[in-house]
Amino acid sequence: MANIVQFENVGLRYGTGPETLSDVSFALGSGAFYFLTGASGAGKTSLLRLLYLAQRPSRGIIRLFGEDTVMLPRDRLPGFRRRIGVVFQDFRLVPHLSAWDNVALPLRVAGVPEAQVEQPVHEMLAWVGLADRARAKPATLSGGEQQRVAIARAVIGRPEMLVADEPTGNVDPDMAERLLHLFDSLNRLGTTVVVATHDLHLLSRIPDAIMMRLDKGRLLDPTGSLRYPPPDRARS
Ligand SMILES: Nc1ncnc2c1ncn2[C@@H]1O[C@H](COP(=O)(O)OP(=O)(O)OP(=O)(O)O)[C@@H](O)[C@H]1O
Repeated sequence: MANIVQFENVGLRYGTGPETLSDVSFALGSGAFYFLTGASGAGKTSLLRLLYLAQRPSRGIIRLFGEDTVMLPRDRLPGFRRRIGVVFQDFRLVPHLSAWDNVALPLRVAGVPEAQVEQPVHEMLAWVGLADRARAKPATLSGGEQQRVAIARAVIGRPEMLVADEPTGNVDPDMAERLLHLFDSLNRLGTTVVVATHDLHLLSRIPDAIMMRLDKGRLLDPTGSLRYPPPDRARS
């Protein structure tokens, strides 16, 4: 299994504070499913922000899709980001656009002809159970509904990698299960999936997912000692 991501001794420091992430090294295999866990403040969101290139590390090397991204010129960032679907913890829906138009956004930005936008948006909204809320603006949706729009938007372009920060934090257990099933289906089609979560119940739902655990900015192995997570457990 080829690696889609490689972190080597990555450190992240905000301003002049202590390091939020220290000596983080791991590889993500293309097509695998990863859960990132850790206590509140352990650095999960920070690590994901490095992954989807919203943040540059203070030190270390980050390779994405086979290229060193740390020195990547700014004008190449959008091309990389288009290959990654992101579900933000705070959703980040465009407030003046309807649920439909938020979900359509990645396809329109990618220049997909309008005639080919309708069907996938319709299917995606139905899949997350929001077909009847298609015309609603984000402010009129509940937190869980906004989260589902954010998920539909992140996966509609069939990204090579999906990065989701607490994607089931605002939904009931049935919907959490359904959303996880959506991630699993996407993963089985070849998308590498990284889900940060506090929800330990979710972890058992994808038995062959690989666990990554952060503790105070450092990666632990499943026994609790410091180690790289195993990169070689491809899904069959
Ligand atoms: N922009 C920032 N500026 C300064 N400090 C930050 C910034 N973002 C995060 N931090 C700090 O970095 C640490 C890790 O935060 P992060 O959000 O990555 O943790 P987390 O594991 O995702 O937490 P949670 O589960 O509560 O979302 C925290 O101490 C946080 O206060």
